Amino acid sequence: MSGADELDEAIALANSGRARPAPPPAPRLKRIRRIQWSEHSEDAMHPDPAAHTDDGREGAGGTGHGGREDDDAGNTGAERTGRTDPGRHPRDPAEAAHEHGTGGPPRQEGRAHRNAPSWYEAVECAASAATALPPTTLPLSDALGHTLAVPLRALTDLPPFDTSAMDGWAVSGPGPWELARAADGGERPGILAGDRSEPPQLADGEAIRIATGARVPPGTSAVLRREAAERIGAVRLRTAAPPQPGTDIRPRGQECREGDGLLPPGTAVTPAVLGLAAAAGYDELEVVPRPRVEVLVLGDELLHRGLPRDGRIRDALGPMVGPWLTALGAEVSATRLLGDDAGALRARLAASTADVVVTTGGTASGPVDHLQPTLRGLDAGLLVHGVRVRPGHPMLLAVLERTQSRPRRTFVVGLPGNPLAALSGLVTLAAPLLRVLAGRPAPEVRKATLGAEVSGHPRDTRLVPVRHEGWGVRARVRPLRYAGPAMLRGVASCDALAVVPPGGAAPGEDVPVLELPW
Ligand SMILES: Nc1nc2c(c(=O)[nH]1)N[C@H]1C(S)=C(S)[C@@H](COP(=O)(O)OP(=O)(O)OC[C@H]3O[C@@H](n4cnc5c(N)ncnc54)[C@H](O)[C@@H]3O)O[C@H]1N2
Ligand code: MOO
Repeated sequence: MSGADELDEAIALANSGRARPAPPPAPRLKRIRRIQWSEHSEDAMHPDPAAHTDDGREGAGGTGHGGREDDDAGNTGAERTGRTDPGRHPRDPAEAAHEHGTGGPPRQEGRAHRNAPSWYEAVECAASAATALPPTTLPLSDALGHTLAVPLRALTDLPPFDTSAMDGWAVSGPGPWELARAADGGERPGILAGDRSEPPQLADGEAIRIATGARVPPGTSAVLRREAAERIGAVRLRTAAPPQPGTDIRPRGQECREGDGLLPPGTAVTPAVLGLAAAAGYDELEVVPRPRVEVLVLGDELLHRGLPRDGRIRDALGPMVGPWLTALGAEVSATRLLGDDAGALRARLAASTADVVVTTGGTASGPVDHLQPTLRGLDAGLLVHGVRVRPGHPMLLAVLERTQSRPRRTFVVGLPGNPLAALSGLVTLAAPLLRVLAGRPAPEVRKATLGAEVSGHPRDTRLVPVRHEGWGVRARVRPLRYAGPAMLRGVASCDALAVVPPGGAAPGEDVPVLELPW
C-alpha cells in the first residue's frame, strides 16, 4: 500500500470513529535477542583478518568481485596488483576506490561476522528495539518537529461559515440588483472579513459589497467579482455574465466537518500541520516528543580548529552528526568531545539521561577503542555489534537499562569513525530507532534506476552515495566519486544512499534508495 493510500485509509478510519488497526507485528528476528557479552567476539569486527596487511592495505589481489570496501580509498586491488580490469577505466583513485569490487579473491570471513545480521535485519532490529516515547501536550508554538500522538480531528467546521472567496458583491438572484440600503436610505456599508455583527438578510434582487473572507449574508445566491460588476447610477448593479448560483462562495464545512479526522497519529508536525491545527481550532497538540540525543565524539587524534598537523586530523563528525540527527528528528542536547578517555566515556554514559547516546569512533578493537569494554563494564545490553554492510560494518547498538538516576532506558548507537561508515550507522541503526521512539511509521522504501554499474561486496550489502539526476518520472541516480569510507566529498554532494545487494548492481538496475533528509 502506498503512503498516500495508507493516509487515506487512516483518515477514513479516523472519520468513521474506529481506531486504526494495529500494524501487523514485525517479524521476529533472531538478532533482537541480546548478544551475551560472553559469546561476543572481536571476530565480528575483524571479518577478514587475512585481507589486512600490516600497512593497512588489502591482501592478495585477484579477479572478479570480492574486493574490500573498507580499505582506504585509492588502494584498489587493480592498482595494488598493477592490473586493470578490461572495460573499467577508473578516472581517478577515488573512483577506483568506489570500484573496489574489482580486485581480490573471495575472502575467508570471521565466523562471527558471517553470523552478523544482514543490513535489513539490522534495520529491523533497531526499529523493534524501542517503543514510542510517552506522549506530552505542547503549545502549538513548541510542537514543530514532534509527532502527532493521536489523530488530529477538526474541532470546528472548515470554513466555519459560508465565506466569500472574492472581493465584490454578495448578490441574490440573477440580477440586475438594487444595492442594499441602510436605515438612513443610503448604501449599506459593505461586509468585511472579521465583522462581528451578523450579516444582514439579503432579499431577492439585492446586492451588498463584500470582502474576501467575510461572512456571506443569508439569502446570497453568489458572489459577483468586483471586476465583473458594473454600477448603474448610484443604486443599481449589473453584469454581462451573471454568476451561477454558489459562485465564489466557500460553503461552511467544505474542507471538513467538526470531528472529521484530518491527520493520523504518527504524522510529523510540519509548518503546514501547525497551520492546519490552528485553523481547526487547536491551541496545543498531544505529541510524541522528539527523542533527546547526546553525541559523544571519541578520538585523541582529533583537532577542533585549524589545519591538520602532527599526525592529527580535524574532527569531521562533531560538526556533522548533531545536525544529521536533528534532520532525522532528534533533539540534540549536546555534542561532547571526549578524546580517548575511557573514564570520561564511562562517566558520561553512566550519567546520561538522554533517550539515545550516539558515539563516534572507537567501535572496533584497537588499543584505544574503549566503547565495547565500557559498555560491558556498565552491563549494557548488546543488541547489534557488526552488520553485514559496507562501509560501517563495526557499528553497534546497545541499551543501558533504567536506574534510579536514569528514568528511561538509554540506547547507545556506536558509529564507526570513518565518516561514510558513520553515515551508514546513522541510516541503519539511528534512523529507525529515532523513528520508532518518535512514534513515526516506517518510511516508504523507494527504488531508483542506477545510472552506472556499482560493484558489490561478495556477501555484504553496500551503501553507496548517489545523486538524483534528470527530470524523468522514473527516479534515476548516479553513483558519486570520492565515496571511500574515509572520504567526505561524495557524501557532501549526495542526496541519497543506494542499497546495493551483495554481488553488485548493473547499470539500469533498480535498487532501493534511502533518501537523506538534508
Ligand atoms: N584490524 C582491523 N582494524 C579495523 C577494521 C577491521 O575490520 N579490522 N575495520 C576498519 C573499519 S572498516 C573501520 S570503519 C574502523 C572503525 O573503527 P572505529 O569505529 O574504532 O573508529 P576509529 O578507529 O576511532 O577511527 C577510524 C578512522 O576514522 C577516523 N575518525 C574517527 N573519528 C573521526 C572524526 N570525528 N572525524 C574524522 N575522522 C575520524 C580515525 O582517525 C580513523 O582514521 O576500524 C577499521 N579498523
Ligand atoms: O569501511 Mo569501515 O566499514 O569504514 O566502516
